[in-house]
Amino acid sequence: MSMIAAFYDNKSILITGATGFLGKVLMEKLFRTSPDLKVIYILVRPKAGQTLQQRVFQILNSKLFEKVKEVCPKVHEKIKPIYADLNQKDLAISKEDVKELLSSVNIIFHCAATVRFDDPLRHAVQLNVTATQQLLHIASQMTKLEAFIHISTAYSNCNLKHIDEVIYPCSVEPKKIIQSMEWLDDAIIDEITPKLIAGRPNTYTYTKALGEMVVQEEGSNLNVAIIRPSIVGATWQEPFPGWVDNLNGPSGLIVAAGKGFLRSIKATPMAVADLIPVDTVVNLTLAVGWYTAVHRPKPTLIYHCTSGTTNPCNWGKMGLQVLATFEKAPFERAFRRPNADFTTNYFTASYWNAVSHRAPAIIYDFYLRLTGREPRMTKLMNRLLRTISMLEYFINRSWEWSTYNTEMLMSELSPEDQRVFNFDVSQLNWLEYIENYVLGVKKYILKEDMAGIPEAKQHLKRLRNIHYFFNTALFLIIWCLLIARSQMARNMWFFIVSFCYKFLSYFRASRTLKI
Ligand SMILES: CCCCCCCCCCCCCCCCCCCCCC(=O)SCCNC(=O)CCNC(=O)[C@H](O)C(C)(C)COP(=O)(O)OP(=O)(O)OC[C@H]1O[C@@H](n2cnc3c(N)ncnc32)[C@H](O)[C@@H]1OP(=O)(O)O
Ligand SMILES: NC(=O)C1=CN([C@@H]2O[C@H](COP(=O)(O)OP(=O)(O)OC[C@H]3O[C@@H](n4cnc5c(N)ncnc54)[C@H](OP(=O)(O)O)[C@@H]3O)[C@@H](O)[C@H]2O)C=CC1
Repeated sequence: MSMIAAFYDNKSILITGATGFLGKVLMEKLFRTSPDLKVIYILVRPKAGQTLQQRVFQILNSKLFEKVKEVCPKVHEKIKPIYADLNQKDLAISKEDVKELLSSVNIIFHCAATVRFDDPLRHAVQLNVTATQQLLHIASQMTKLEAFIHISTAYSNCNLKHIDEVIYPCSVEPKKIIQSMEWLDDAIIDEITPKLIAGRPNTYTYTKALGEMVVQEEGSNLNVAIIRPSIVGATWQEPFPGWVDNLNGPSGLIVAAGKGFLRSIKATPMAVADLIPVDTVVNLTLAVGWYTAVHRPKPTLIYHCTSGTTNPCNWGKMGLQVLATFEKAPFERAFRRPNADFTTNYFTASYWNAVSHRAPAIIYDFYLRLTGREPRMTKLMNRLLRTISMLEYFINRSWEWSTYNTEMLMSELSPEDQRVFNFDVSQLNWLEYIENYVLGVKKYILKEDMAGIPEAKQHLKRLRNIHYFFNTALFLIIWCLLIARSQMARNMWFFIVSFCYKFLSYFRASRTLKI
């Protein structure tokens, strides 16, 4: 019997960010392994014209939850959506709902965040710092609370090369940052942002670091723990391999590469690709919830959930395996044939951007205009290149994260818990994982049917022929222009033609002799 699974039986659990990538997998695993849990409260906001109930219904009816429905048929009754908006004061939770949460919640998993790299500091502080502070304030009044688990990121201190499982203080205290956001205007905030984030590439990593400080300071009277995952990717094993449903991290780039939009990237092939499967993060999170509630470790423990120390993979290897999977199962209606050129040189990268990305987009838009359609490729390409420029920081560096606490926790688990809540990535086979990841992107993000693979392969063949035809035509045009203008080019051309002629004559003569 799993001790961790039994621990969550009969518990009331509060999850923020349950509609996100990590939150959904966390809920799924909880329901599947502890179907006798009492209730899961989730803080949700209405979105894209959907009410809270509709959002929950959509999640529960997705493929991710198929197994849950078998194990826990009453799952609909055990999930309670609570209206909340982390952008608003006191999270906009109604008084009645707060009252219910205060009297019943046993465990909190705080996953909600803005993960955008381009968020203005004010918004990122509101979501990742102020909302965390307000949630801690509510948590501190909960009478039955046993543990508060905060999800941060391994990159909260990406300004350092070696990162230990400790909190590194930021130069300005979070409280002061929160206060200053109340009276500073946007223009001034934009001006001071680069100075505040000092050494970090974006407001996301900075505000996640501030969020950790808030958890440490304001959660001192609670049982808190912080989990720092690296780049969270598709599921490795559970509930099935390759599940992914958003475009963050590598997923968006896999789409862009598979569809032939992205063919080269400024990335260091030998840099560690510190991916971590989402189900591994969830297993660690649930184990940490149990350990924090039962053992109440002091001081606050931080757990790194990374792969680079135990089982490193690099971007070069990942790129090759992604391409190999495209060969087996290409994405449908690709714009160009997939390719993955990794370059570390700024000038080579700019050259390939112009030749492989911008030029084809301009030509395609020209074709769209000629055929009376609205041009869109240049706009899409600009957006993609902007996205790439924001990810470049992470694919040209390697970090080392110590994992003492994570290893300690593993040693505390029973053999059964080590199996059910496995977070040992040394067992992960990267080639298999990446292949399943790419197939998952095809199936669950692009919603492409595997039956369409032969047609997709045919399409790629057509693209290859167009590519050869286009290159030959381009070469001939340039060459003819050169011949018209340069004596040297003309001489070279005559030399090559006469050389080919002589070679063919020799070849023909030797064949005649043989006969
Ligand atoms: C040569 C090729 C090689 C190929 C081989 C390929 C594999 C090998 C290489 C792999 C290298 C992996 C590197 C990962 C590094 C991650 C490091 C993370 C470290 C920290 C980890 C964390 O701790 S934290 C979580 C990470 N946090 C994010 O990862 C958010 C980032 N991201 C944004 O911060 C915003 O994304 C940003 C960018 C502002 C744009 O913002 P933006 O406004 O321009 O665009 P949006 O994202 O809003 O998307 C607007 C609309 O475009 C749609 N769309 C978006 N991408 C699309 C796409 N690729 N194809 C089709 N459609 C797409 C989308 O569905 C929207 O559609 P709609 O408008 O209809 O809703
Ligand atoms: N994905 C990754 O690679 C990594 C993620 N992390 C961390 O893991 C956690 C979860 O990330 P992930 O699941 O990938 O992110 P997602 O963007 O998929 O999910 C974010 C969640 O936060 C919710 N949220 C955002 N804004 C608000 C708001 N104003 N009010 C209420 N809810 C809100 C979203 O709700 P809604 O659906 O309504 O938008 C969603 O449920 C985050 O803390 C992130 O920092 C850490 C390392 C890597």
